[in-house]
Amino acid sequence: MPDVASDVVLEVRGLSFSYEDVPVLCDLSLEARAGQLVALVGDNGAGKSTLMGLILGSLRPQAGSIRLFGDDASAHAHHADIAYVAQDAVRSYRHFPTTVRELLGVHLRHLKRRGAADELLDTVGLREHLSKALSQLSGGQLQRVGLLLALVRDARLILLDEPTAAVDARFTDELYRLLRRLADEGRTVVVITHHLAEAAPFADRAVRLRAGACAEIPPAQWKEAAL
Ligand SMILES: Nc1ncnc2c1ncn2[C@@H]1O[C@H](COP(=O)(O)OP(=O)(O)OP(=O)(O)O)[C@@H](O)[C@H]1O
Repeated sequence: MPDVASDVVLEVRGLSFSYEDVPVLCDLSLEARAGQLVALVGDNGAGKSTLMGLILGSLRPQAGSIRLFGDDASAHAHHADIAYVAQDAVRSYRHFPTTVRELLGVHLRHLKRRGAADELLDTVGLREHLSKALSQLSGGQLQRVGLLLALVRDARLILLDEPTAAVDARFTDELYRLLRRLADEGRTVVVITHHLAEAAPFADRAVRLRAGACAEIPPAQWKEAAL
């Protein structure tokens, strides 16, 4: 019989977190398994980015636990297994005097990967912009650079914080198709989004964060639940 528990890549149990005396997450539980694409939706301020910080270990839970690949997240034991696309991706270093090619080269050398980027460059639509400086790129193109740098890690768990905020409808569709493919290959994808309708055709599960609690949204309600 398959070991179902070993399939669980992300496991959050009874998680609570407050900034000083402002409670943000309260007794939150959720899990994501290998091969799943999970959409995490919630209004502004519902705690989605805070939850990402807790999963990534930059914040510590005040109660409850977060396990990644079976280990406590605070052990930082799985850096190489996790890719994270932040909300503002590489925007903060857009003024660095570097091109997309140079930036990608640094990452590939660091990861000791070769030739892995070709298909991804096409997928994220950046091949024709390789020689451009980051300062010459639009917000949406910078978002794609952030996604590219995350995907070259070839991680088993991919976390994305509003990856479609600055990109057009066509790229949004391509992005979700790619994320679906990555999940079908056995990876786990967790996407924070305000637009459940965009993610719905591709997601296995949708979870809504609201006032510190979280609830599974049944597929029949995915259309109405879109924020
Ligand atoms: N460093 C901080 N110190 C104090 N309060 C914070 C801090 N970061 C976030 N908050 C508060 O915690 C709550 C949750 O914020 P968070 O950024 O996690 O929400 P979110 O769901 O990601 O919101 P959005 O959709 O607007 O990105 C908000 O009320 C926010 O004001």
